[in-house]
Amino acid sequence: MNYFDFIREVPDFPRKGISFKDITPLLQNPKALQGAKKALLELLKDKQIDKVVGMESRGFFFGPMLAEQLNAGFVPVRKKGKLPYSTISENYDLEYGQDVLEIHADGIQKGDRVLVHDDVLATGGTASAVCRLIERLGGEVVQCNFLLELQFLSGRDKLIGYEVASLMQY
Ligand SMILES: O=P(O)(O)OC[C@H]1O[C@H](OP(=O)(O)OP(=O)(O)O)[C@H](O)[C@@H]1O
Ligand SMILES: Nc1ncnc2[nH]cnc12
Repeated sequence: MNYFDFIREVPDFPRKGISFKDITPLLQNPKALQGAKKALLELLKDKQIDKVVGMESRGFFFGPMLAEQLNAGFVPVRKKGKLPYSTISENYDLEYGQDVLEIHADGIQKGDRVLVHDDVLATGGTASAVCRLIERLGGEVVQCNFLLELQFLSGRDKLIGYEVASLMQY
């Protein structure tokens, strides 16, 4: 399946000069949705995983589906002030801004093998902040996987030392 057919490029969103990669056409199509889920699991090549960590908000679409398939738990990373219990936090920069991400302090146990999932790898600011959160709690990041990667923004440079995989590269 050519997943690129299901990505809509929206110019000047959310800011002038940004070409936004909209994954909602892929989510709306049952065959593309099932195919993309399967293909993301194949990127992982049967590695054993205890927790899938997905980041707000577009990491929440596939993250729980992957966790269910992997017999793993799902742990949300959210933007500041949204998680109700004790949290740890990291500041980060992304393609069009900066923010703070948080995870529940009991979301990861020491030694947990973790898959990090998000829809888009752009500058890598979001994913690298998530890896720092996981490691501060004693988890091991086994892979960071993404539906699509904007290679011209060199996100992998912020993820050196981690296994990084994506279904589509722009
Ligand atoms: O590699 P980076 O430059 O860090 O950018 C990637 C991040 O940007 C988008 O999220 P956004 O913060 O727009 O939030 P949303 O998922 O709630 O739309 C995307 O879903 C990734 O999480
Ligand atoms: N260009 C882009 N499209 C969609 N999500 C993004 N996150 C960061 N940059 C993005």
